[in-house]
Amino acid sequence: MNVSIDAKCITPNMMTTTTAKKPAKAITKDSTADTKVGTKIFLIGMMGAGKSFWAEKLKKRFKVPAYDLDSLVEMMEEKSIKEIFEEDGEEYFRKAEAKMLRLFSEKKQFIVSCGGGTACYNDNMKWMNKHGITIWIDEPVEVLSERLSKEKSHRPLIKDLDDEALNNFLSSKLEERATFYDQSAYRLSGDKLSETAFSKILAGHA
Ligand SMILES: Nc1ncnc2c1ncn2[C@@H]1O[C@H](COP(=O)(O)OP(=O)(O)OP(=O)(O)O)[C@@H](O)[C@H]1O
Ligand SMILES: O=C(O)C1=C[C@@H](O)[C@@H](O)[C@H](O)C1
Ligand SMILES: [Mg+2]
Repeated sequence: MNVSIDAKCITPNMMTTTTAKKPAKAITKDSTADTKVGTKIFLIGMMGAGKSFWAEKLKKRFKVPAYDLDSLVEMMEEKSIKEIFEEDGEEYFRKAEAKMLRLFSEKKQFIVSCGGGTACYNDNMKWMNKHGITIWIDEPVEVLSERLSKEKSHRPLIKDLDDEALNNFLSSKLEERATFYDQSAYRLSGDKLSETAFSKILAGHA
């Protein structure tokens, strides 16, 4: 199946960390829910950080189309992420993900919730920084573990892990990936991770 992000079949409704030392970049302007947003946002960070969760929230608040990269890949491949990993392998998934990401060069306004690994493969971080604003949603491993222990089955990298193994996996993955996430334009964590903080960033780029 050929998927275009402009195709009618993919609507904005199809929506489907940390520790690092980088401070959130300066947020200067104030904003309201009525802020006119003319911008291109990529939400990055570990699985379970809340990229899809926040994209859905921000879509409603700012009336900006939101897209979930994992869901778009699933539609393009007509398989679940789990099936793609099992049948085609992770490398195939990473290529499909990078290809789908690049379709956003044609779009004027969007919020994309990336997959957890998107930032770390195929020069995607460089590409996203060139074509939009990257925001790292940075939740601590304890929060990720707690959330993901209930939602493992459709996440192939963690589906067979018990709670202790999940915790260890997340800690080492985060350490490995932080260098990519750290290339983001903004990082939101702790009490900076709020709708107000997102608003300020979006307003600053309106
Ligand atoms: N700030 C939050 N408050 C409450 N629940 C949250 C919050 N952020 C995320 N969640 C919940 O945690 C779970 C994981 O969040 P979500 O699916 O958005 O993560 P993700 O970053 O998109 O992960 P993935 O990389 O696997 O796609 C979901 O059930 C979501 O509703
Ligand atoms: O962290 C990861 O590598 C992944 C996160 C998910 O969003 C999916 O993209 C997939 O399960 C891989
Ligand atoms: Mg997601």
